[in-house]
Amino acid sequence: MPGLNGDQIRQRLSGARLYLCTDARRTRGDLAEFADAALAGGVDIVQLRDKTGGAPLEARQEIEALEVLAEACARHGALLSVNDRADVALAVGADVLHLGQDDLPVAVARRVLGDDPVVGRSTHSLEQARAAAAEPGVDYFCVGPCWPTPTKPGREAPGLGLVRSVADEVATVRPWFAIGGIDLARVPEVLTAGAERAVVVRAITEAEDPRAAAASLREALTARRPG
Ligand SMILES: Cc1ncc(COP(=O)(O)OP(=O)(O)O)c(N)n1
Ligand SMILES: Cc1nc(C(=O)O)sc1CCOP(=O)(O)O
Ligand SMILES: [Mg+2]
Repeated sequence: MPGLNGDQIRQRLSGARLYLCTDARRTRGDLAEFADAALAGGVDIVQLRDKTGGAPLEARQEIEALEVLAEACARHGALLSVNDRADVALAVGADVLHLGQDDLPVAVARRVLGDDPVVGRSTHSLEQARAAAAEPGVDYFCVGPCWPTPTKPGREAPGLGLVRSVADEVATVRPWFAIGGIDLARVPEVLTAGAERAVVVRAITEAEDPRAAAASLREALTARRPG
């Protein structure tokens, strides 16, 4: 099946509310089944991010897991995201490449990828968010961690104060997502702080029923902003 073009990817990104980062589920069940459940619940973007304990994924395992996720995303009309690696994103025809502050410069990633895939940036301060909102080649950015999280050990949390500042002070037409420690109970606070989109890991990967967890998060994110 041919992939989406840049306009189609950007259109889907702009409607996206719920972004999931998942490991390859090497030690806990079937990745395709998990991805189908999360996507059926309403996840818009799925990223493979396998950094939790043990040996890192080998290249072959990473590609295999991404191929599983690519098929699941195609079945559900969702976007496939690759973390950190422009070469891997190109190899699997990903829709999205996500880059942190210490990863590849965006201009270098664009040389590898061309214009079509969207590129996202992590930000942890107002200054970084302003830069991401203005940097050529960046399509969206993430703001966090909103709460300290074991999924990103050692990363100090700027908290919801940063989300409030970004919502109030960063002039951007680029979509942006709150990230870090977000679960269903915390979504109302995230919305009140001014975000409209969220990235989650454990709230879905550790849920007993990933479909129900994703559906509840999606519903909460699209509910009217509290207050
Ligand atoms: C969607 C999304 N947002 C943030 C991150 C974190 O990126 P980074 O700071 O580069 O940390 P690692 O995930 O690479 O450990 C992300 N991966 N995805
Ligand atoms: C991968 C990642 N990046 C962050 C950032 O702030 O850039 S926070 C984070 C982990 C989010 O995991 P959970 O939803 O389990 O708390
Ligand atoms: Mg990274």
